[in-house]
Amino acid sequence: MTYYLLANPNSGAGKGARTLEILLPYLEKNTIEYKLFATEKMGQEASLVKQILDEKKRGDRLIIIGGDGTISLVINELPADEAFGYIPAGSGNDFARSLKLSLNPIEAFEAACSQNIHEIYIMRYRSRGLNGYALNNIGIGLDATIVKSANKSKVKTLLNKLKLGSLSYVLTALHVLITKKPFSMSVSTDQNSVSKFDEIMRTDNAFLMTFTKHPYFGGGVKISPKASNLNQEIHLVEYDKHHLIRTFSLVPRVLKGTHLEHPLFMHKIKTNFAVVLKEEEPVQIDGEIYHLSANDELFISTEKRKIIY
Ligand SMILES: Nc1ncnc2c1ncn2[C@@H]1O[C@H](COP(=O)(O)OP(=O)(O)OP(=O)(O)O)[C@@H](O)[C@H]1O
Repeated sequence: MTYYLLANPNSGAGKGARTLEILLPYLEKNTIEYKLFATEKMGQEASLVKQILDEKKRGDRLIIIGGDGTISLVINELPADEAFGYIPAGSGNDFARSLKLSLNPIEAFEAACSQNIHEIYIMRYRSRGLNGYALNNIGIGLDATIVKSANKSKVKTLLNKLKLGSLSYVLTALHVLITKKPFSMSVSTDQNSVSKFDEIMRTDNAFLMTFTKHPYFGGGVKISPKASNLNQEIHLVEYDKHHLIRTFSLVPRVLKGTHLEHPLFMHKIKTNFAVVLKEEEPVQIDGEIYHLSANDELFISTEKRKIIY
């Protein structure tokens, strides 16, 4: 058996490269056959997946090495029945946390070599402008704007160099919390899967709106503590824009994972959703930034995938 390693050396500010520095000598020492396909720049995942699928024989195994963004981009290119292993090497590692995968490269590799194939559910999303799969969350509004602003912040580059990446994130989050404007949206669901969608939420004051397939977002925050990728349910957590002091007073509850008991948080659990916005908003899909245009209805449902651990 050959292990096809698809790795992002840049993930987790170099954790991907450090993972390879640990894993490759281990594979050599144990004469384990492998082929390494490492991305050299952003956006190479799709072409590397294609090369691997062209070359890989039955019985060979694909192992993805990287953060949440890497595994998400790779999943988008894989056929549904292609089982894969995963060695987490990101900064947030929310997907790995959701399945309690080991963050130790050798332990994660050994788990990925096992015969334990697990079925998980991921989100399928489609609209006129967006189409793909998400393993973690689809966020519209606050979280998407924070990710977008953090990515383009000049301060981030400087603070990252000083190994203060988290501080840059907190500063950006604070700035967005203060300045972000609310947006108008409506959400519906097809209760009986008969293509008849009923409206379940509408507001002109939406601030945070996150669809999630497991508890975590933003590197370990439990946005919906009871969500699980082992069932079909998608959790929607919504919070309207309120006075800043009120919003700040709820932050400790969010960090403790008890916020959903508070009446200002809307929480819906369904197997499908459709969402429409009045105006364009940034959308974060597993930490990558896209945009959802006004009136472009976004449908979200689930599909099964196979992961080995
Ligand atoms: N060699 C590379 N150099 C720079 N960027 C890369 C490279 N390879 C992939 N990318 C980009 O990195 C992003 C994915 O990074 P990833 O999310 O895995 O790491 P992370 O952000 O550190 O982890 P996490 O999301 O768990 O916090 C994608 O946008 C991808 O296209």
